[in-house]
Amino acid sequence: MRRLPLFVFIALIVVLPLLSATPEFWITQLNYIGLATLVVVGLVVLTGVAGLTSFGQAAFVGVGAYATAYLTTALGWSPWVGLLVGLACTAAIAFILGAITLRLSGHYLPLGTIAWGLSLYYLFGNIAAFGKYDGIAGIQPITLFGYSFASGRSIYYLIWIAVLLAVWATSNLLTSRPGRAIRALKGGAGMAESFGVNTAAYKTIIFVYAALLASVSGWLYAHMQRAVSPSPFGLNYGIEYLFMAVVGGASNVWGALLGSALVLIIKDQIQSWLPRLLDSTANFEMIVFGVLLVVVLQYAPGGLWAYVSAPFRRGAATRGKAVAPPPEAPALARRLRPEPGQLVLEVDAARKQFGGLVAVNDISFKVRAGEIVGLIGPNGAGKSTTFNLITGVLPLTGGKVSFMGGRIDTRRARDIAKLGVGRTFQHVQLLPTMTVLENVALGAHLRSDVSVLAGTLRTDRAREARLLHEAAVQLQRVGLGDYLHEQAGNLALGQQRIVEIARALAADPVLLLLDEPAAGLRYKEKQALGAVLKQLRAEGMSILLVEHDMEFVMELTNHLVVMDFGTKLAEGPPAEVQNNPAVLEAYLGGLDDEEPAHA
Ligand SMILES: Nc1ncnc2c1ncn2[C@@H]1O[C@H](COP(=O)(O)OP(=O)(O)OP(=O)(O)O)[C@@H](O)[C@H]1O
Repeated sequence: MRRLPLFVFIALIVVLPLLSATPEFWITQLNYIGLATLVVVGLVVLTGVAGLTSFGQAAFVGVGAYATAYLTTALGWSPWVGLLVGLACTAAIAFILGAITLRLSGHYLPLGTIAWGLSLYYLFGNIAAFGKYDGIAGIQPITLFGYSFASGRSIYYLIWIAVLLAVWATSNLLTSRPGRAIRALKGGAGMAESFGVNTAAYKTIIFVYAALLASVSGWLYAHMQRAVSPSPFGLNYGIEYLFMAVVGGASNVWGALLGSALVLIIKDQIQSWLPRLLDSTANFEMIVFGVLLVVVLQYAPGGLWAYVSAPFRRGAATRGKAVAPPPEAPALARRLRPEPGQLVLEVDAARKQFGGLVAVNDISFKVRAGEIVGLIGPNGAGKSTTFNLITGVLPLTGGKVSFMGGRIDTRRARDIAKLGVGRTFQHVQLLPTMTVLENVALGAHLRSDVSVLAGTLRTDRAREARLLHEAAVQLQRVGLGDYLHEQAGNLALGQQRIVEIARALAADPVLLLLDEPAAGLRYKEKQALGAVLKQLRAEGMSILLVEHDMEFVMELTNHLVVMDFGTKLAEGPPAEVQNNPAVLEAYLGGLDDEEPAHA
């Protein structure tokens, strides 16, 4: 949200309860909207941004609520201790549940969240100390320095301070180094890991983060209602929170507020108007509500926040803020480079079998510092598989791969990236809704150490500025300096390939693996790309290049390795290889005896 609308919104939130004309009902409604927003902000990170669908958030609200309810009623402890214990219990439970369920993929993950959502609900209802299904009553209000937050109008401020803090912290997180890694989770673990992102750790962190926000909501709820019972923490509420996230716009924190407000207000209005319209007290409201939801999902699948925020975004673009490059910042530290000619990569009898298919058949070759090696061959020859063996995406069936003298074939993709191996992908793997600059900054993930806490508290700004500056420098280097703030998905395919090269360069690699970088480029763009690669080689970079454009390959490479059906056909300088009869046979299906070889 831009500054002015944000200030107006905060001013409204502050002033509303102070006006005696504000009906009590509005305050109650706003309290519930605030409580739901806290939960839904967590879901925005978890589901909207990272793509991990959870139906079980209501159960974490329950953990926060029951912890404080029990401690304050049975043991007479302060609600503030109840909050801390509730958060600790939630973190522990979420960590354990996350460790079990986050390994699941596809539709098994949402099913897993339903399973533990139900389990916790029944647990609350069956513990005698928690009053079974009757719950716990007589919870004391929250007090601070003698001030009691007993009335709806007073706890309102606590709730909305919590909401604004959650929105602020989450917005900070999502625009930081760890935030980019979290956003990359949706693009598939393989891409993120190849830039050093520990995807399993980030999944667990955001799972716990979302659960903690739900727990705070539960704490506030328990002290607002002064009673808890299992029903508000059941699966139907878990589903409702997810609806709120989707209706508002699951990828934006302000969408959480919009979605919560819309769902709660519409539900309430339907409940009060429908019986009058239909002249019946039968429970039709859920049907009408369901139909409305389907309509929203049909016509605004990205949520309604995009429509609400569109005028502000246009305003920012016309003021020029959205096109300025990031400010200058000290350059990031660079790794030591090998001497020209030093052995960088050694692939030694690498083998990969997929069942009975030998995709890579005992392939050996070397890449030295300051050299561009071309890996060529017809479709299905095994080039991309060889790339995946080198970068740790696929395990070898046999042979070994060494980088800078050490074996890397037993290492994970993110550890190989850390050593200085950068790559692009045959099928472009950018995050389309992130800007070009942010996509490239993700490449520099390992060159900074900003933690989730630092990102959330916004103490990372100096380090973030260095990352963004580095990303901008790399984009200018590859000729995309005019597209820094463009959404990556809006670029032409050829340009997206160049963005991938800039992203790989942002990692400060020693070895660059480029998978068909010239595919989809126009002649002039190819020439510009060739110039960039030559410049990189002159700076001592080693490049392994898979490419089908033979003119591009012949012009650029020092050495060629030719594959066919997984086997190495030939190897040597380009001029030599292009006259090799076996290579011509593989590419052209054989030559006429009369035809000169150079044809
Ligand atoms: N995960 C996989 N499971 C089974 N077979 C695979 C897998 N990945 C690749 N293959 C097979 O391995 C062979 C080599 O594929 P690869 O993608 O490495 O070839 P390529 O030389 O990169 O081809 P192209 O130029 O078309 O990209 C192909 O027959 C392909 O079908």
